[in-house]
Amino acid sequence: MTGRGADTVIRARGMAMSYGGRDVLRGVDLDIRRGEVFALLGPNGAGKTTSVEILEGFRRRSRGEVDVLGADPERGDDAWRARIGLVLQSWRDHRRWRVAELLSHFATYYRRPRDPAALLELVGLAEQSDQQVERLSGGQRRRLDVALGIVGRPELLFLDEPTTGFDPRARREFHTLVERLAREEGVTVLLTTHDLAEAERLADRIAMLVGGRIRASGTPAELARSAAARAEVRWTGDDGTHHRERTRDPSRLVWELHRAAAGPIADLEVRRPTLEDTYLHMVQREEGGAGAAGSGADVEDRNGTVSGEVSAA
Ligand SMILES: Nc1ncnc2c1ncn2[C@@H]1O[C@H](COP(=O)(O)OP(=O)(O)OP(=O)(O)O)[C@@H](O)[C@H]1O
Repeated sequence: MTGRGADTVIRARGMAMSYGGRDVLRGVDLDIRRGEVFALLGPNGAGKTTSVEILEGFRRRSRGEVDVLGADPERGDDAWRARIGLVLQSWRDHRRWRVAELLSHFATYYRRPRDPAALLELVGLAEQSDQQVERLSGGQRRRLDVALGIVGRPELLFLDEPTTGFDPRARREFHTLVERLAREEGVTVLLTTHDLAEAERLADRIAMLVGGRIRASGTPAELARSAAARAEVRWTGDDGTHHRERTRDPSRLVWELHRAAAGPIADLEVRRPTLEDTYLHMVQREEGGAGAAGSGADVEDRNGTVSGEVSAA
């Protein structure tokens, strides 16, 4: 494949997938660099898992060129597979195993595995090491899935909705773990998630998969700042009414408010567009219907400004 840089770990061009004549992926292009955490976002049924499975070599694509760690995943051999970490729901087949036993067993498959005890510590399962897998809670099982995915020290880790079912503390610990893997060990991570805060926190870059194509990509800040969404300025008038206005130029609006006001402006607040604003805007536009993004969609109106009284937020 031409143009592939040495530090490109995943490259896809025109990756397409049809199930029974129904196009799910319509030509996806991806470039994921070594050591970055890359999040793939998209609504239910967008094709995120399909994309991940193609890149993992579990699913045969319909069309397009794909290169993962220098090989076509459809032809990846055992040596190639050993460089990749998958977070599968492996515990399903190993219910009666004890946690440490299972991890030690999986470690024997690899040439340079992590120490199982240290790994249990790392994923917060040290206390459960003698527990049978079937007795773990949902969140603990997911941690075990992650431990099994990284026991072989993969260069590239696929995490398909890894924190589903995690409580807030487990989620935070998991985020710390992913950050450590990426920053300290240089692991490349491809993550799918519906949690935009998770994507924003973890990802160096994000791609939004909607309607079978990547519709936007960039750093979380770039996407949040993209032309799709506008800042919102809120304030309370002298007569006590609440106002909000959306604008591309919040500092000008605030300046104008100050100029017009006799004194301080009550409850003045400037809210920059968030990643969620951009995401919902994109999904709503792509799916082409009002309401597609839900009533909370905070997206730009036709004229770019929304003004009016609102109830106090
Ligand atoms: N083996 C299959 N056979 C037929 N259709 C499939 C198959 N696997 C997935 N699909 C369909 O392809 C589309 C994309 O599914 P996929 O699981 O890749 O989406 P997703 O973005 O991961 O969704 P979610 O966010 O709900 O997990 C869906 O409409 C799904 O029903």
